[in-house]
Amino acid sequence: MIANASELFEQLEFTENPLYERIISDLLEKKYSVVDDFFNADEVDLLRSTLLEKYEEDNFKKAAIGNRTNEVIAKSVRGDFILWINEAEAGPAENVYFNKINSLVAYLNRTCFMGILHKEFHYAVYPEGTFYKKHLDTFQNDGRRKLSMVCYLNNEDWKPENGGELAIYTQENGEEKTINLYPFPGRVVIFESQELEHEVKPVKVPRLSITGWLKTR
Ligand SMILES: O=C(O)CCC(=O)C(=O)O
Ligand SMILES: [Fe+2]
Repeated sequence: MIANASELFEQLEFTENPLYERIISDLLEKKYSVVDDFFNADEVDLLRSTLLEKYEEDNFKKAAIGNRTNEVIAKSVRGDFILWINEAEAGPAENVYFNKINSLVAYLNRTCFMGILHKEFHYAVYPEGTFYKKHLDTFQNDGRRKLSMVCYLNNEDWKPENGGELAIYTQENGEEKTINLYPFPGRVVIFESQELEHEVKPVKVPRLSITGWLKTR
């Protein structure tokens, strides 16, 4: 079948994207990448107010561990509340979100043959005093999870005394290393789901985010 004109142009006109190239080289080099201002202040505002609206409507569930048939709510492991996002029912905020994610996914598939065919994302709220103990994102028995992505949605700049760091445990030259990342608004952290253990340190003020996974078939 002959592709329509816009598809054809898309295939011919490939422009290198410096940000995506940086993410790719970070992932190859250290298995994670941190992008500040992946979403700008207006986009964060829109996403945060949408999250809060849904949170106030009481749509969120206590997050569980395990997969859907093997779900346990373990408060000693994680204390966040989540709401899965259905892309087919995306509103204006989720459209902003998925437009950016889909553009990154298309680039990864095109330049690195990553074969990302599925995505799953949820909003998350960590109320005061909650955390998520050290884990690997594939303990949900889902080997298709390739990349984990977290995007932070708090409104003011996050202060160190708020806690809630994402701690990533990694190896550098054979030595254990912990990378502590504060959940600054608009920041996105991407890492290899099957490779890097990580945890969310206890939070002192509510911590808002979208977490998701890019999956192979
Ligand atoms: O919110 C974060 O920084 C990480 C969340 C996480 O590890 C998860 O939901 O699996
Ligand atoms: Fe995780």
